[in-house]
Amino acid sequence: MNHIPKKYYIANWKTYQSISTIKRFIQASNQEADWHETIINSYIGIAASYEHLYYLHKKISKLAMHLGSQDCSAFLPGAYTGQVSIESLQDMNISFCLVGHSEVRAELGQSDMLISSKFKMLLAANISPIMCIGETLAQKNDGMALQVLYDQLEHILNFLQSYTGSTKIFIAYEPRYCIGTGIVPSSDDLQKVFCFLKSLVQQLPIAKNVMFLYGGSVSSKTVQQLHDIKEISGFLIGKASIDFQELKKIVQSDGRMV
Ligand SMILES: O=C(CO)COP(=O)(O)O
Repeated sequence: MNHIPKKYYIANWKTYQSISTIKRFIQASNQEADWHETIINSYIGIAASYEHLYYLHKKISKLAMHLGSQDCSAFLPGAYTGQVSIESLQDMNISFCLVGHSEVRAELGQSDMLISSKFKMLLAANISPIMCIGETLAQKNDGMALQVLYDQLEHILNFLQSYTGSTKIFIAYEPRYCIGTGIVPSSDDLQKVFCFLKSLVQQLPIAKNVMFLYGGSVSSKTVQQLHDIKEISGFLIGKASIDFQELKKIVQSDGRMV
């Protein structure tokens, strides 16, 4: 039997959406009679802003999509003003949560240590963490890309040496210079990075539950070349994912999967 691997398409809506644009997205999806056919063998997730999770969690199963968060608190519920605890995210039935997105690292100054705490707490709650890593252009040009990626992963790799749970784990490689720029790395660069990442996880007890995603300027125009990298199990899609038709084209782009 021909086993077709599942492909993951995770929409990171950042703060692009409002309730009215989300309603338009849902209306557009309702008008697509072939949507359910399109997504056979695909997992479609939406990483929404906190304030939209409650609205979306009531709609998401009809959309045949999964719901996730863009971040979470590293604290248990308590006196933590402005934080959103994993427990409250569980009330929204989220399936996954981004951690360490480069925008969060850059704008909120989150450390690798803090990010790894969130990662562990998500696993304890059976929510799939999507661990985002990526180098800057200067780091790439200095030949430091793989070292930077390793440093960002080190805490969680140490933790995963003794983790035996069955929750799926995602590592999303998002080079900083590719986010929102229309640039995607060359196939050679991607091959090098994903082979390196795979080599880091292959000795872990849960290696088979670790999926690799690529993010950074994924669109219906760029996605075709990305399908050729066999280590990539799916995509983390920013701006292009807020338009339902564009998201659909991206999902349909991998003719082998539908
Ligand atoms: O940051 C990203 C996904 O997490 C990528 O954003 P863009 O797809 O808009 O480049």
